[in-house]
Amino acid sequence: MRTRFEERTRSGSEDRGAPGFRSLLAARPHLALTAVGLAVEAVPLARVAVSHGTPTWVYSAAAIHTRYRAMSVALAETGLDARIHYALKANDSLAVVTQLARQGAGADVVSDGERRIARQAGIAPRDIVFSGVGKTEAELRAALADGVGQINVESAEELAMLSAIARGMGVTAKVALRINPDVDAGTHAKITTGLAENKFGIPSTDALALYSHAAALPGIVPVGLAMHIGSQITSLAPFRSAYSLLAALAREVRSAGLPIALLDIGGGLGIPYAGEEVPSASAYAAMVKETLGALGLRLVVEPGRWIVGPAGVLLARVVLQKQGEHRRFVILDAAMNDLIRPSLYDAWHGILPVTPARWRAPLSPADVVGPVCETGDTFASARPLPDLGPGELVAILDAGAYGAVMSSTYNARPLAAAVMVSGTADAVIRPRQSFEAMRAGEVLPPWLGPLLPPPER
Ligand SMILES: Cc1ncc(COP(=O)(O)O)c(C=O)c1O
Ligand SMILES: N[C@@H](CCCC[NH3+])C(=O)O
Repeated sequence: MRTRFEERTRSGSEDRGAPGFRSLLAARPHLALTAVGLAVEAVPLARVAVSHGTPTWVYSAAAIHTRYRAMSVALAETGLDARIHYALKANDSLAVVTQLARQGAGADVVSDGERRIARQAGIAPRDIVFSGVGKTEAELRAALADGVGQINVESAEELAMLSAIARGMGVTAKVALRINPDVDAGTHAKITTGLAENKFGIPSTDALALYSHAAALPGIVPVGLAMHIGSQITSLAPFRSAYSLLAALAREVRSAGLPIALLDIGGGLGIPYAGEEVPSASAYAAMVKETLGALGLRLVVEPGRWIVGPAGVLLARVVLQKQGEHRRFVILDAAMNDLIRPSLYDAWHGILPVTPARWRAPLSPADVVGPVCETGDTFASARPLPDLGPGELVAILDAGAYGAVMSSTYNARPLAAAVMVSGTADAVIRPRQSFEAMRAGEVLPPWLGPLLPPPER
């Protein structure tokens, strides 16, 4: 059975219901079609391609700024004491995280690497939440040594491990217990996290006993409860069920005379990749207030995709257009190793031609693919597109979240460059990886001896 996420985002054999170029553009205020083609803010993508090559991630600083602000204003207007802890997993670029830190964001991190990036970006340890179902002892030690403000514990086993580490270090860990509410988030099966069968969190029926156990453990101070039910959630209903349960559990904790200061309500709010109706930040905030406001607790909110997803495009060049026996293939220089979402989740991403003339040309179905040796290396199937010959540029939309962070060097393809745009300015925030950097650290085992000089041609 297909989930609602798949029904809405799957490209299918004939991509008829796809929004047109103009409606995709209209919904993305940081993009514009100018006389010299598609632009991110006031920087033409053709110029980015000439200066920095392709494939390249291009992020709009204004879009990130506006979206962060929209979410924080929506929360503030409800009168809730809520703080955004940006989920670095969505996009851990130093430039992106630093911009958000300067806007006042805290961080949600899931590894020691992400914690270090948050720290480099100027986020104070007290403003960092450390989540994750399998934090290692070394990661927990490093977080405690740094003074991380909240550690979300996901099992009784992890609680015992953390208590032993903290006690040994002579410090106290501030802990939120992550509850698995067993709620169907209505999203893709691979990114739902709040079902009882998923690996995340502890069952709600164990919450009170474990909370009270935590309060008695050395080295642990329980400060609250946490939930995160999944990602790309496009309806408020699953959040409402989960947060209602969270409110009931918080009341139980209070009634038992245990201290509770905060609720971490996770991230997960979806974005309209294909013109779907999604709740606004204000509607989300109003629902949070309705379900949790009466408790008067501090709230931690962990959005990732909502803040940065729409703010980025993957700029790619057409290598060639190939007429197959049954289908037209537009083969790009970007591939599944760059943006894996379509291959992994059948995710639908808008694809816009960069050249203005192509916006007026007749459309016919094309499969947009990369050069990687896998049939799954497909960005779109039967997508209505104009003729796109060698050298044409296209922008793959909404690639700001779970794009560059999920890239690999599969097929020995170096990581793409990343550029940030602000108004008329553009700056490289990650240079294209060189062959040498991609292979750095590769050595032979001693029994193969030294690398021989390459044979004569
Ligand atoms: C614990 C936690 N918080 C926050 C997020 C961010 O999710 P999203 O990007 O959907 O807002 C995730 C990823 O789904 C997560 O696992
Ligand atoms: N990687 C997923 C989101 C996972 C969220 C992680 N908790 C995506 O691209 O949609």
